Amino acid sequence: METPVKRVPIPKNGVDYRGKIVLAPMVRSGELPSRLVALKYGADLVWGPETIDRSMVGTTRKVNLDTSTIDFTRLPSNSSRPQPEVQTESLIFSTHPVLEHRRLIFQLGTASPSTAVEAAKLVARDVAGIDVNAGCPKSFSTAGGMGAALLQDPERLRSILSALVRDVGQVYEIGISVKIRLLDTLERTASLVRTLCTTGITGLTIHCRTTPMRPRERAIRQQLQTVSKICREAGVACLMNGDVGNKDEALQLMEQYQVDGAMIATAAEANFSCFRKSDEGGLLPWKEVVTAYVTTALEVGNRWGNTKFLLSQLMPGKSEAFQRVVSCSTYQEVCRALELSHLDALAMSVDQKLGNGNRLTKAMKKKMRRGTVKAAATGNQLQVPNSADVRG
Ligand SMILES: Cc1cc2nc3c(=O)[nH]c(=O)nc-3n(C[C@H](O)[C@H](O)[C@H](O)COP(=O)(O)O)c2cc1C
Repeated sequence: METPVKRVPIPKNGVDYRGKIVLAPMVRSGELPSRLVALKYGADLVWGPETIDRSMVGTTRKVNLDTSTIDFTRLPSNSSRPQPEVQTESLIFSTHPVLEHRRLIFQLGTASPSTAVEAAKLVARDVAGIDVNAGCPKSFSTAGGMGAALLQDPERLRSILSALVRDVGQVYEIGISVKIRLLDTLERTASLVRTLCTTGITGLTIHCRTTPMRPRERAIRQQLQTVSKICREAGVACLMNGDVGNKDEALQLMEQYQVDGAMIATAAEANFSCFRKSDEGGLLPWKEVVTAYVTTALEVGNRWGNTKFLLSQLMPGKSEAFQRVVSCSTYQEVCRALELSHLDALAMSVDQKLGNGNRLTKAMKKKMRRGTVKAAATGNQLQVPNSADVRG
């Protein structure tokens, strides 16, 4: 029998998660240009990367007229180490108010209701929703009581969500949601979901893996229908996540498991055009996606290190073009390597503004340590051995 449809009212400035296929929150891979390209290819909503509440508190909101973005920046926090005389501000979060309007969900890493509220209030006017990360298994998150640690402390998670609903969701009329993982039994997952659905949230994403599961292990979907049914009875939209490869598959899985929406991470990180349905042309060749990505990254003045990391995700490691890109240390060099001469002038001005030079990105350093990319004899130039697939 069909579960009766009840709906938590959608806040005036929020969004209805039903029927949506969305870009997952991804640290590094979900920065502004990634989100804009995902939207361009048809993502209905985009989640920002997890931002820790304490790093958000103390930021200043600035309108950046060069890039038409709203930037939240701060000076590095006080540390016992001596600080340089001239300190540069760090960019903590950035949004494009026109292109992301009513389609951006800001994800918080938090373990405290009051700090979560303080951080969320800073961005509340610029986003359509605030999501709480209750699934990150990494020790930097769980050690502070955040991420997956919240799954073991439902009372704390409940109080965080209730505080956000009352002090942010209702005040700014935006949605509050949560992203969780499966617990080890259906009973425990169901009990947690029931508790969370009493807080006034409008959406819940279930990542269909348990906390100890590695990303390469197949997602398990046996608990999905129960979770979705509990959400539906409470009027909360339920999004599924885990091994959803593209929009066609998302639509089929939503039907099969009776969930309201689907969230895509790894497949999007590899090719943002996974949000195109097959009758819209489906997946595009990497060159087209990379061109769109570089263009967008330049338009919003994205940090070079982040752009270079994304290129290593979006390009096939064996391609000749990637081997040329690996040795680039500026946008101008990348435009040359990818034969994007129409972007030369823009690349030059962005390089100048960002002070891009001959630096190694963290991703390249990691690959060097793994031995898949070897440093050439001269300076920071990198060479990829011909046979190596640097995507691992
Ligand atoms: C590079 C990367 C960064 C991620 N960062 C976050 C994050 O900031 N917050 C979060 O809730 N999940 C994060 N995740 C988990 C994804 O949102 C998603 O739950 C997971 O990858 C499963 O989806 P998939 O099977 O489509 O990859 C990240 C995943 C990847 C691959």
